[in-house]
Amino acid sequence: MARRTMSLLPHWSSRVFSVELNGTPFYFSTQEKHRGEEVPRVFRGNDGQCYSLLVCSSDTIRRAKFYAELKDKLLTNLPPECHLSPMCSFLPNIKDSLLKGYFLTDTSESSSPTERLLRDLTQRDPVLVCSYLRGETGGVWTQHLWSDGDSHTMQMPKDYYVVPAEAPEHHPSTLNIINSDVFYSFEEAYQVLEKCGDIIPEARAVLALLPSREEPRRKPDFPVIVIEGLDATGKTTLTESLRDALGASLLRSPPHCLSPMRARFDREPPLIRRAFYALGNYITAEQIGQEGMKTPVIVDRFWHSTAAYAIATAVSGPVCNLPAEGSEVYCWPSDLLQPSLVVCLTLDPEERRRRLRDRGQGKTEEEQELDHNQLFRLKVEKAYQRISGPVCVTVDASPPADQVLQQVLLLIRGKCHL
Ligand SMILES: Nc1ncnc2c1ncn2[C@@H]1O[C@H](COP(=O)(O)OP(=O)(O)OP(=O)(O)O)[C@@H](O)[C@H]1O
Ligand SMILES: Nc1ccn([C@@H]2O[C@H](COP(=O)(O)O)[C@@H](O)[C@H]2O)c(=O)n1
Repeated sequence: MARRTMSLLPHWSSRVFSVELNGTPFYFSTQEKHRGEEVPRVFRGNDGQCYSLLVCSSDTIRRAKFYAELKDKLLTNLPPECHLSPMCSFLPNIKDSLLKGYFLTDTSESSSPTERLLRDLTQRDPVLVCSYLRGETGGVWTQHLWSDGDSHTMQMPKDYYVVPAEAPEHHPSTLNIINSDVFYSFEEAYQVLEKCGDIIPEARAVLALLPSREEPRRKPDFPVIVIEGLDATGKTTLTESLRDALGASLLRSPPHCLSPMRARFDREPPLIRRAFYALGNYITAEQIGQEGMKTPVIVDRFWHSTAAYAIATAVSGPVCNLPAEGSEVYCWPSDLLQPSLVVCLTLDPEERRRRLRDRGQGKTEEEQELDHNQLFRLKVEKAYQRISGPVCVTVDASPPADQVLQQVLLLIRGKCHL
């Protein structure tokens, strides 16, 4: 812990902290010398004791696992007078600098039980704790970074004063997307599952199914058409009709061979879950390579789904927080087969809900989120549009199924010379 703390110290005063209250972020930073400015709202009119907890470990798997567990741990063990808000700390616009955690206010009579719990956490777990003290004149707050589990004998060289900070140009939740939420090569995703082998037996099973990377892949002789879109936009209906109409092979990502492991990875934190789906695309690509030598290939979901859902989940807040068009976050992995055409089905939200209701199937957590969270849906669609690489054409999927089929067949014949 001490080493972890020390490695952060050189950058400590450059770090910005963001606390989310009712979905709105408040930014503050710390300075060695107080400038006498008004403190951010999180510190105003609040008589409770405040703490920040930031998950911090150079072991990315441990960090991801612990962050996922931390909220439950806190909610189970903290006194009921404690309130948790999501928070993070980052170096403005610096990639990979994001630390995620929680801001805690404790209004209970005695802060001892909370401090005992936090002290235990700093001793056992990869977490940095800061406490905040109000100055005697009221408006001024100082931040104290705890040293190894001891809240009272802090080894910080100086007091750090809390001062308001400007919102950064790039939303903090975008800083760690690369290789935490989206993987841009086989190797990067592979390494994540390889490190999980000891704690997740299914990771080994996935690794055993992966294609070898030694031989260079030949481009398929026949066109490869990927059908994308949110759930219930009609991908299954359309892909099956296209298969029949074109005498094509129909594949999907994740491929069928990963079905037995999928539920397990859906329960894992984003780092591990997204690496699983990323690797699924490489298995599907291998299958495309084989089938595409014999017939046209239709693929139900591929890289667009992996990247767009991951980006939309990682980026909190409104659509404008997404990385701008042209960002490297939307790049196609250089080692992944590019389809000849991607067709992205869109549907009016009301019609999509009607189709979901009519289908009456159980929904995954993420699908329920899509249903309830219009913002998330908009972010997935926007990310879909921004992904670069193969030609991607958006098609309105609200007409009857046979009309959608005819429209997509026209597109395919025009773009793929079939
Ligand atoms: N063009 C259409 N008009 C009306 N209903 C449609 C149309 N296309 C599909 N449906 C119906 O909408 C429902 C969802 O379609 P489908 O299962 O093909 O979507 P999907 O995109 O594959 O969904 P998911 O990604 O969740 O598997 C089904 O009940 C299907 O019969
Ligand atoms: N290539 C893919 C395919 C899917 N996902 C993730 O799965 C969910 C949607 O899949 P459905 O089978 O329910 O349509 C969605 O949560 C995606 O995150 C993916 O990442 N990559």
